[in-house]
Amino acid sequence: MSSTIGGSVSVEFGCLRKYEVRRLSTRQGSGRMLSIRASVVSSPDTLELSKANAKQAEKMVRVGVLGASGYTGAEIVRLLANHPHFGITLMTADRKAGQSIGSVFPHLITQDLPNMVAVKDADFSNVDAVFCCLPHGTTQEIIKGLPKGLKIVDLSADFRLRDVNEYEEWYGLPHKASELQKEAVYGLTEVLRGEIQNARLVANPGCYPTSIQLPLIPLIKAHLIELRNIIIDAKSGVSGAGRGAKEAHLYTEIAEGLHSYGITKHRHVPEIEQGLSDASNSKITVSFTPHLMPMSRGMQSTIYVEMAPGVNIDDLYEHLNNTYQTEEFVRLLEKGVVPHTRHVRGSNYCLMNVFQDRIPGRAIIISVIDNLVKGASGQALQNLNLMMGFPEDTGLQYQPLFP
Ligand SMILES: NC(=O)C1=CN([C@@H]2O[C@H](COP(=O)(O)OP(=O)(O)OC[C@H]3O[C@@H](n4cnc5c(N)ncnc54)[C@H](OP(=O)(O)O)[C@@H]3O)[C@@H](O)[C@H]2O)C=CC1
Ligand SMILES: CC(=O)N[C@@H](CCC(=O)OP(=O)(O)O)C(=O)O
Repeated sequence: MSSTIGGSVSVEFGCLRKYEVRRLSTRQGSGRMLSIRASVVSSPDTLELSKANAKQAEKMVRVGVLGASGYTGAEIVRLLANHPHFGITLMTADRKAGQSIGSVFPHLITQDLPNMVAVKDADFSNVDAVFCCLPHGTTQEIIKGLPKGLKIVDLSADFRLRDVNEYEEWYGLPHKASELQKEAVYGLTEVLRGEIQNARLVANPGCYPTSIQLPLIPLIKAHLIELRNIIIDAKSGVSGAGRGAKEAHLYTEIAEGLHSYGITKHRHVPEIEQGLSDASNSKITVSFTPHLMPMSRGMQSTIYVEMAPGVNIDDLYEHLNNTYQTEEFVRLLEKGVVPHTRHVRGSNYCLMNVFQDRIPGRAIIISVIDNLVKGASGQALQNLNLMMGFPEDTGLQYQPLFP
C-alpha cells in the first residue's frame, strides 16, 4: 500500500492509480517543497502489486472517535479526511448522540460518516484503534471497558501523570484505572517516538506542556540551561477549553481583553515538571501562568531561562537547530524571526526561536502551536500513525492557514 524511500512516499489506492508524494528537503534554508504526481500503473508486475494493494486496502485501519462532537474530536475527523489508511467506522457523543457529524459541525458535512452514538451503545467489533477525545475523569472509566486489543490514543489528561496520587492531588479525583496507567506511554512524539511505536495506550500530551517541553527538553538534556528559575508565560485560544458552554468563556468575558487563570495551580504544572524532570534526572519546578486570549485557536509559550555558565545564545540556537534539523513538525525559525500563532494555524507545526535577553546570561524562548492540532488532534494522529506502522506525517501535510 505504501512505501518510503528516502524522502518519497508512494501510495496506491485500489489497483490502478499511483500517487507519488515527494518531499524535497532544502533544510539549508528553511524551505521544503512537496510535489504530488499521479500516474496510471499498467505493467503486469504492477498489476500483481495492485491486487496485493487492493487486499491491503481492505485492511484499512478502522478508527473510532470517542467524543466526535467536541472540538478535538471534530479536528480528528477533519484531519482523517486526508488520511490514506485510516477510515472512521465509529463516532460517539454524549448530549449529541444520535446526530450526524454534519448537523453538529457543518464544516464536516462533506464526509460520509456514521451517525454519532452514545458510548454505551457503541459497537467496537469493527474498530481497530480509537482516539479518545473525552473529558478527563470520564475517560478512565470508558477506556477501562474497551476491548483489550484496541490501540488507544487518549487526548485527555487521565493517563499523563505516572503517579496516580499526583493525579488525585491536581485533578481532585481518585484515579480509577491505575493498572492501565502503568502501561500508558506519554505521547510527546519527537521525544518518545521509540516507546510510542510499541505502545497500546498513548497519553497524548496537554497543549501547554507540548509547546513548553519541545524547546526545553533538548536544552535541559544538553545542560545548556540552569534547572532553576524557569518562568513560563503562556497564552491560549479559547477552543483550548472545549466546546461545553461555560460562563467564563462567553464572548463577553473573552473579547477585547486578556486574563491569566490557574495561577500557581494549573493542572498542567505536574505534567510539565514530570517531563522536564525526566530530561534532567532531577526534580525541576517551574513558574507557569496561563492566559486566555481573545482568539479561537493558537497558543504561545514565552519561556524565560538562565543559560548555564559559559553558554551563549548561539549555543542554544545551534543545539535546537541540530536537534530539530530532521523533524518535520518542529522548526526553529531563522535567527531573529519571531514565531506568531498565525504561522501555525490549522497545522501540526511547532515553531520556535530563542532570543538573548537584555539581562546578561538570560534567554527568552518563544514557542507556538495550534492547540487543537500539535496541541491535541494532530499530535494524536502523529502517534497513531507510529503505533500502526505508518510514516508519522501521514495525513498531516496541512500547511498553516495564513493570515
Ligand atoms: N481543546 C483543546 O485544545 C485540548 C483538549 N484536550 C483534552 O481533550 C479532551 C477533549 O477536549 P475537547 O474536544 O476540547 O472537549 P469538548 O468539551 O469540546 O468535547 C467533549 C466530548 O466528550 C463528550 N462527552 C462529554 N461528557 C461525556 C460523558 N460523560 N460520556 C461520554 N462522552 C462525553 C462530548 O459529547 P457532547 O458534545 O455530545 O456532550 C464531546 O463529544 C479533554 O480531555 C481535553 O482536556 C487536550 C489538548 C488540547
Ligand atoms: C484555554 C483552556 O482552558 N485550556 C485548557 C487546557 C487545554 C488542554 O490541553 O487540556 P487538557 O490537559 O485537559 O488536555 C485549560 O487550561 O484547562
